[in-house]
Amino acid sequence: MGGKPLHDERVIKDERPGVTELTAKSIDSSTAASNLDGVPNVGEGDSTPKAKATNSTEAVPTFSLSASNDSEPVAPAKPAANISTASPQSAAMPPPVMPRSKPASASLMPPPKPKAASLMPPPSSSSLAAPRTPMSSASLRIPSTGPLPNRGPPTNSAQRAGSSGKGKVLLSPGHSPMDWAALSRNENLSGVPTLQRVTPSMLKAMTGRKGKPAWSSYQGKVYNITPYLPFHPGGEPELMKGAGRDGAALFMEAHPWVNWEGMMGQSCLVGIMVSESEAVSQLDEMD
Ligand code: HEM
Repeated sequence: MGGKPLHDERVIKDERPGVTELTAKSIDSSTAASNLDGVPNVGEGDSTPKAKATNSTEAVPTFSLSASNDSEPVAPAKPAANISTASPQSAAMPPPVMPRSKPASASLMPPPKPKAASLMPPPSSSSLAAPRTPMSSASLRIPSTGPLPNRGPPTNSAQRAGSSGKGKVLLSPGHSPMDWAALSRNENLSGVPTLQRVTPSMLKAMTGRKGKPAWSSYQGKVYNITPYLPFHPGGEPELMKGAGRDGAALFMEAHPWVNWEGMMGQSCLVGIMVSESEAVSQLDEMD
């Protein structure tokens, strides 16, 4: 029984530096059948094993431990699998790895380092540190991707609007797009009780000045843009450029992706554009 623990200790020590050489040494140093048992299994059996066949049978469990370490099939599967996986990956990794080109390469780097460190039992923690070192290089990308400083200047929409005259502005509290959506959902903001037939002369008079509302036409429909002025992300002056006229060109130039009809919808719809002659004929019909 005492021989078994000795074998186990030797095997453990041997595994770390090199499994095969250490096992061979343990076999030589061991005095009894246990060595003989290991020998026939590893290599070839001699005549001596016959006399100690009984011992060999007892030694089988001890041998199974050493064999398990070598074969890696049962208990040691986890550490062995880690080592085995690391080695093939690392071998495959080096050629494809482009350190500067892609961050993925950095992530691939960690596995190869664990190989060298794999010999050290503590290296499991060191292996974690190894991947982190390449991470530091990858971290350089984070600042680049973190365009917060770059985006910071743009977010100062007020500054842009002041400098270029175009850009988003800081909307006053209660005038966010969500607030506008809530306000325009159900209320009639057109300023007229019913849909109107609007002539070009009528539209031209609705400039938003002198107490008159600001109307703007878009694709044959006329909208009261006055209620939307404090909600306009581009600022009131920009929106006012479309007052008293067809705002389609200005609108499409500023933001063709915005859905005018969806935002102004039914709430701000004043009516439809008609020619002066049509308006006159209608008046005649009314008479
Ligand atoms: C009629 C003349 C108009 C002009 C000249 C104008 C101009 C502008 C400008 C310069 C911006 C800032 C764009 C940016 O920061 O990239 C803007 C944003 C915006 N405008 Fe207008 N606008 C007009 C009419 C309208 C109308 C009628 C609506 C609503 C139906 C509208 C809805 C918006 C929205 C939603 C944004 C934010 C766009 C975004 O965040 O991408 N605008 N506008």
